[in-house]
Amino acid sequence: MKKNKKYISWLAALFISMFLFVIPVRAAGENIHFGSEEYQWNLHETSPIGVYAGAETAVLSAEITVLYDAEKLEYVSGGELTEPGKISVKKTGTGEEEIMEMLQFLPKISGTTEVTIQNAVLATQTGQVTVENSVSVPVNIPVLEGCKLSGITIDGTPVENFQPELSNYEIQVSSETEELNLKAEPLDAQTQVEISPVNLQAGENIVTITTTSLSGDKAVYELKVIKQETAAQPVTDLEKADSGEEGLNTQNVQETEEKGGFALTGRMAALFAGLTVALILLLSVQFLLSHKKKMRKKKNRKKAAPELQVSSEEKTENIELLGVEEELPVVDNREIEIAVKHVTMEFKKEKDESSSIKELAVRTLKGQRHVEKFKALDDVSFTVKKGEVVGIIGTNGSGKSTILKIISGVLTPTKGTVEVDRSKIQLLTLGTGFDFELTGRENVYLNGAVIGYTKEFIDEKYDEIVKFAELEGFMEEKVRNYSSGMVSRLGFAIATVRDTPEILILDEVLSVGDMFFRKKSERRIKEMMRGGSTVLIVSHSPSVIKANCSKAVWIEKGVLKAVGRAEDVCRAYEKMNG
Ligand SMILES: Nc1ncnc2c1ncn2[C@@H]1O[C@H](COP(=O)(O)OP(=O)(O)OP(=O)(O)O)[C@@H](O)[C@H]1O
Repeated sequence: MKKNKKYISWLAALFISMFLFVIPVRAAGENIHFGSEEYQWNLHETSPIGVYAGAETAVLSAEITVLYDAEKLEYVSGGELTEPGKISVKKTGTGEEEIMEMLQFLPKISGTTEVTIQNAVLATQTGQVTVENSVSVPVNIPVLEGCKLSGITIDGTPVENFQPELSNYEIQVSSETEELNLKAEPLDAQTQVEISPVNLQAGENIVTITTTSLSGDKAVYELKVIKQETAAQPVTDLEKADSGEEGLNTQNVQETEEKGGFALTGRMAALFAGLTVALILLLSVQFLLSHKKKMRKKKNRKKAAPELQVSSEEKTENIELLGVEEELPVVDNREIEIAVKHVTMEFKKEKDESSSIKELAVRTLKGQRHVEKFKALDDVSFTVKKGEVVGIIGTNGSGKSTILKIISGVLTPTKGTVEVDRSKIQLLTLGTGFDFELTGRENVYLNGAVIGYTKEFIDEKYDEIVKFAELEGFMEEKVRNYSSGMVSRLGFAIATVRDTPEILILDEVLSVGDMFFRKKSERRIKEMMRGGSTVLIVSHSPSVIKANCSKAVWIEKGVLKAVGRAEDVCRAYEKMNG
């Protein structure tokens, strides 16, 4: 009986080994990826994209093949153009297990597109490795003014939550719809609009609407039209689509899900390979040495490194929208870190503007200047609890920066109070302290000094800053040649390199730049959250608030409109401003 068991063990080991050799399984250390899960670029602005290839041991050299849509993007630099739409990146390693290259593209047409790493051939210390599973990243190029549509209708029903600058929509039509009666209205009557013909089939159909501005700029709006298989639904699901998860306006949702699925498959393959190898070892050792205890120890070595979960406590606190002035009592025993109580801020504004400095001087001397007061904030109250990440949203000039300045002590309110320990606060604003005529390196020192770092501190942290911003190879270039995303990344890297503050206040720091930077900074913010920081984020962008915050405060024209779960507040904000 004992002998039979050993036989079975051997056979199992043999079978699994054959399986492993016959079916290629991607090992955990071999991978290709982009620096970000999504990129946002601007038309006619050269934009960078980080391409990576890694192995389990040091990479001696790599050849990475990258594909892109030559209709929408123009290749600028970073590799070798083998044919339109295909780039070969050849790079020698630096002793690291990963190789990175920055490619630069110039978007030619607004809309969405994607860049793909087709494969990578890596020379490593242990031999040649080919990574063949391709990876794509979506790139979004907002639609420029002259190309914008004001709306799209299907059978007279407008696509809900349509935003002129966003170009990707998904809609559903019933199985009975034979023809797509689609109309697209340009914002500017002189914009030309061309709709691709569509032969509506059950399932997924892609319709493109190409717009051309007077100056010749082009944009492509893409509609994924899903025709249902069965005849159960009414003509469209448009009216239901207010959550952004179904119906017409699920922009980019599909790509994100696909990417999530891919990442999972990659990890699962690596896990499967790891488990199988461990099993072979286990069985072989059992048969040959009968060292059961030692075996068990090995088995236990198969770790399950749990991913650290960011606490996303979404308390159902005061979700009343539109007109909430006071917070309701909350079942949450975390202590209050910031209490804004009935804050009003009045500024003075010149009533009739003088047409010249001379006139202004004369009026001032004569005491004839007409100055009126206006309220930038009017009786605003809310609280932020310890460890909470709260977003402040509102349109331009609504008072967001003013409330941050009051909280951080830069301004004193006309009425009301803020209870907070200001020694714990670090306020981050970008765009200040950069000299575009200096190099990236010089700006690290300049910007660091503006924030208050010593030269010794910057010397110590310099490499960390450059690595985080992923600007290796660009630091001796003048910042004038950087894209806006690169500047943002550098600014954020400098500003957040110091130890995690207890209260971090970010003013529009996450809304600028490309998605590459955004994802990285989001990850750093999440690290801060894990470290227990209380974070306050100001942004125009609901997606930034939704991605980072559990709670949101909406201020409009100085008045508190809503306080509540980030998702609910942002939905109301989008409805109002959409
Ligand atoms: N020091 C000041 N003196 C006079 N008016 C000011 C001052 N600071 C801000 N304001 C005015 O107060 C209002 C609110 O400005 P604030 O910068 O807080 O808005 P915001 O929501 O941050 O805007 P944005 O999103 O455009 O940055 C605006 O009308 C602005 O012009």
